[in-house]
Amino acid sequence: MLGLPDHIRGFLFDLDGVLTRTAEVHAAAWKDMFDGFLRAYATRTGTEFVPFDPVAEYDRYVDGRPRLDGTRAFLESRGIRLPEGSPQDPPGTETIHGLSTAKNEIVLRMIKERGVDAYPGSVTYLHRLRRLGLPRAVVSSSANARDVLHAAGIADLFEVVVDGVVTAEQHLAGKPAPDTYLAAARMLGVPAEHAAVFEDALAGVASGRAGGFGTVVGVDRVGQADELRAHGADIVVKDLSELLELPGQQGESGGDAQ
Ligand SMILES: O=P(O)(O)OC[C@H]1O[C@@H](O)[C@H](O)[C@@H](O)[C@@H]1O
Repeated sequence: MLGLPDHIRGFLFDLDGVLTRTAEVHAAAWKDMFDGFLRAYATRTGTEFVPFDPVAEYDRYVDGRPRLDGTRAFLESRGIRLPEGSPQDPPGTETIHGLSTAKNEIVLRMIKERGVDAYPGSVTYLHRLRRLGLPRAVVSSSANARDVLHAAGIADLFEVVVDGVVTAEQHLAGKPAPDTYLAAARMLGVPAEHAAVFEDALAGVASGRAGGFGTVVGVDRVGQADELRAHGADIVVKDLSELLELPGQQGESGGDAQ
């Protein structure tokens, strides 16, 4: 079915980096926030300022995880412990919440300035699925996922959205735990073994693997195919359009309905 094994009949998509060109915006916002904090921390403690690496450290500690978990995981990797604080902490307060809120203000400003682009290959793939009547969900750690879906003009292509807001409301464990993907599969009425997970983040493919999903598709936008496979991807593509180019797809497609 559309480049995937025949038993797949439910489709679960991560958002940032899979459907929209927003993973790089998140990475830039994280760098802006962490570098501001790390510079001040280095001055105060008389230690060397080592900037946040928006590729290696972003992929390893931040990408795909809920916001607070990303802040915690990166600081822990640098041996820095901060108090949790609370959602009321002003942006930039040296707490997990305060730094996370600062990052959110930066990413929202960047998204507003730059706008949001959907990947054309992903949009074509979604239209094909919709035409075939196959159920589709977005599973994102981002609390801004609904706004991003609307800004990209693709919100109406999904029956189910499990985002950072739903994750918090339903007390679900965030990626790399499988809970958010399993919740979305349940809402679509598709057993995990008959569902495919599409992910660009290492934490995300790990989540698909842990959930026992039928297929985990790694979407490699940044040249980390081997890491995606090592963390749980069954197949890796650079773009979803590759799945439509596989032999045997023409008969199903009937052209691009966009
Ligand atoms: O801070 P938000 O918008 O709630 O998003 C949380 C995370 O959402 C994920 O989709 C992104 O890959 C991460 O970069 C981001 O940090």
